[in-house]
Amino acid sequence: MGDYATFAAFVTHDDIARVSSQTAAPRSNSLAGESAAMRAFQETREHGYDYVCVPLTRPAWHERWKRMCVENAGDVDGGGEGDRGGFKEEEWEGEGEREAEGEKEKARRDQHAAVEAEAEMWRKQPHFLHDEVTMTRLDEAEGVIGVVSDWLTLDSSDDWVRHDSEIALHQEIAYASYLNIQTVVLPPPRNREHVASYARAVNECLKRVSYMKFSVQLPIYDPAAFQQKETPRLRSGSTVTLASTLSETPPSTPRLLIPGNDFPLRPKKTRASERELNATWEMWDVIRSVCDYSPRLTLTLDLAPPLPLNPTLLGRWSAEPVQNVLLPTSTFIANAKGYPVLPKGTQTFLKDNMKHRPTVLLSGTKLGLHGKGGEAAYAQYVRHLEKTSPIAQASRKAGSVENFAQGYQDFLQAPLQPLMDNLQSATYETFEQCPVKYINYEEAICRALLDWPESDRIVICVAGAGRGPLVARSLKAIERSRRTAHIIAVEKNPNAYVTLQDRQRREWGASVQLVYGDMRQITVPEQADILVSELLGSFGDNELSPECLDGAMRFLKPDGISIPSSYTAHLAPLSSTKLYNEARQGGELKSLETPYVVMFQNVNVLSGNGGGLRGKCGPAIQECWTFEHPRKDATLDERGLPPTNSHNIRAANLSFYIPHAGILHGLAGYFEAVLYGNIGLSIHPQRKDQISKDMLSWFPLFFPFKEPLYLPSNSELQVSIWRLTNERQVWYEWYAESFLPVLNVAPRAGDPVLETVSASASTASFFASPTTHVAVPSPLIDAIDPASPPFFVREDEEAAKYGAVKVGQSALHNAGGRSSWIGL
Ligand SMILES: C[S@@+](CC[C@H](N)C(=O)[O-])C[C@H]1O[C@@H](n2cnc3c(N)ncnc32)[C@H](O)[C@@H]1O
Repeated sequence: MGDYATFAAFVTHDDIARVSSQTAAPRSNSLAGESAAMRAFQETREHGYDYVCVPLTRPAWHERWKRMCVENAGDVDGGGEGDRGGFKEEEWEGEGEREAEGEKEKARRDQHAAVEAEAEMWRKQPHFLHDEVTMTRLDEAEGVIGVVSDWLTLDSSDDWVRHDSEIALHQEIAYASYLNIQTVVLPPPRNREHVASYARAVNECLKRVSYMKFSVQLPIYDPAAFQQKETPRLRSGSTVTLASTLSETPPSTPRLLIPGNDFPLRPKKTRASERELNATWEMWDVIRSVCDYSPRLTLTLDLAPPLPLNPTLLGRWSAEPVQNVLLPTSTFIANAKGYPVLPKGTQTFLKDNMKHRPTVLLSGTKLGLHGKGGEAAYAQYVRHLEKTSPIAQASRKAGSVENFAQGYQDFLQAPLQPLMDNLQSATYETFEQCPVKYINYEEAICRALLDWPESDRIVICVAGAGRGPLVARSLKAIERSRRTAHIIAVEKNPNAYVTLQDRQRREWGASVQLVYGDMRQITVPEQADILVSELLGSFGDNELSPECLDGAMRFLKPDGISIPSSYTAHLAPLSSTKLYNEARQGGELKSLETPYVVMFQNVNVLSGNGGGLRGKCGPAIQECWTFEHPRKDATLDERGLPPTNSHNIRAANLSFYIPHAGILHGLAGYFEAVLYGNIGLSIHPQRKDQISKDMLSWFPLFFPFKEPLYLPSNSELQVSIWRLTNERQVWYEWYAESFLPVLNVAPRAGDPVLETVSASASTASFFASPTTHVAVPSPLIDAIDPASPPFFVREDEEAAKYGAVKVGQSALHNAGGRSSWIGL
């Protein structure tokens, strides 16, 4: 359990200078002894910080770079068009003056050439001078998070600035690597148009330094950042290194603090549009995609902008690799007593993101912006948020899933195959730790017994008894219901069967009869009134409960009760960088076409409730299919078994509404089972707490996608999933397509016929009818949108204004069960 957050504080050049001036001895240059930087870092660590965050370079480097790469850039003639074609009439001057001008011009040209030569030398062999870097020694850099110069503009619209920024970036990274720095924070991308160039440069860094982690600083949203055309850093006299800005003004994203910069410390608006909120995330998506989802590429989320309270909009960051959160003290507000606290939206977001185990980067703690609490108050307050975060509270609670499953979060496990394999005793023991499942089973059996007509001999058959917990619960239910009943326990695992024999001798006696063998083949001494089984997987049917119970139904009287009586598989589209990276780790197709059992943590369900713009989508989490027992439509052979497994194939075609842009990395699979009456089991995220709160037995299933699929805001996702079978195996195949609703354009008179009968036009003209809202079946409409039933009532005229264009699709996954299947 322990702490979720680690802490780092920014140390500025001013901090180092202050420490240096306090000590007379100029030891900072010596290789032995403590330097001023080390003492400044040590002083910070003594306030309880795990790391210090330090700018790699000093203002002198920025000055040199500007002189070489910006101020000397441009036309060597130093002027506009007019200078090039000789002198104009009105510029005629005397001979002497002309000569003096010529001298000046020559000197200027020589100076330009000299600086250009210096710049070319630097481009050829980039290197720092001593006073241009913050740290010079290996021991200074221990426990340091390096901050790359904020003024580097890797996505500048100016080709040369971009080019020279990239050289300077590699120079800084090479130097950080020389000092063995493990993590560097990169300046935020600022220009959507050229973000691919930024991404390419970062990818190059990842290739060049194979151990280092690169963390892209990014505001959650920043409307103003996208209005900025070119960087104000080019103005002379602006000093924009992180350290200098931190020492002068309340620190925030360094970009927001550039003196003379046009954009404000905080955006004025407190509400941002969907487009604005998407913008920074979209840039991140470009960067990590170009960098091929490198696990060494992470995010430093800048929480300076005021955050909206809408959690669904911010949920997307849950699916991203947030390594650091940046909290400038200027983000804090004072509470009634004058202590620093965070605004509500930021509090909620930070608490939710404790699950990432972030490093909280605090800047400006020494500035004394808040009346009370001093320097330590900020970290203390964040610790308080950590303790009251949902993840910390849940993991402290004994018996909660989070407490039980420490260390299993986002860990991909192959689902069990209890039919093909014989489970180990330790695996049964883990199952048996979940009280909720067994309590609900006991309750269901008890109610079924009470509902069963009085008889002096009721037979309960436990099919797949394992080590016997459901036998024990059946005995308790018999006792509670005061019925007379006898139990038959069937098990095919020869090893677990020994445990059953042991328990029968020691605990159960003659009230329990044991039968060894596969329920699909054996016979039992007598038919049962109640058949109890637990052969369920995370997706309901994925451990072949339907196939096993087909065999066991022979043991059940025609009017007998099956517990469970049904189970339903559910699906939702999921985004998770972590899970995607885990699934493709092996580098084989197989691993990206296998469903996994996972306790989800850093994930985001992309779908929303509501029908979407066209009113055609279902809820956020949707039902795929259901299996019922006993089967109502059974065709059986002379042995009482189904002749084929065809009746157990299933298919679902689901339409999800995607309110906010996101990346689809896979599908989340859940199940819900009806045991008896209204007693059930559920891992459906929105229903589990009402049905089987704190049940530990099942984590959800994750169906990965081979390639991430971008889903725009307000789009629709159609997911197709199949349960398929042959004589030996059962497997799933899955596939997805995405559509973007577009406003229909009403056909104009005289438009060519082919255009006017397009699906959208015909839909529009039909729904525009003022007299009826019932659609006539149209092969065209149905062909375009297979999710629509041929007849439906459209209540929302708004929705009818939309058609849809296809924007993407996935591959068909696990075709023919080539990568994953469950053996019969
Ligand atoms: C998920 S475990 C449940 C065990 C136990 N009932 C419990 O709830 O802890 C399923 C059990 O069913 C057994 N099983 C699976 N398929 C079977 C089959 N076709 N015939 C007999 N037993 C089977 C497995 O060996 C395993 O012991």
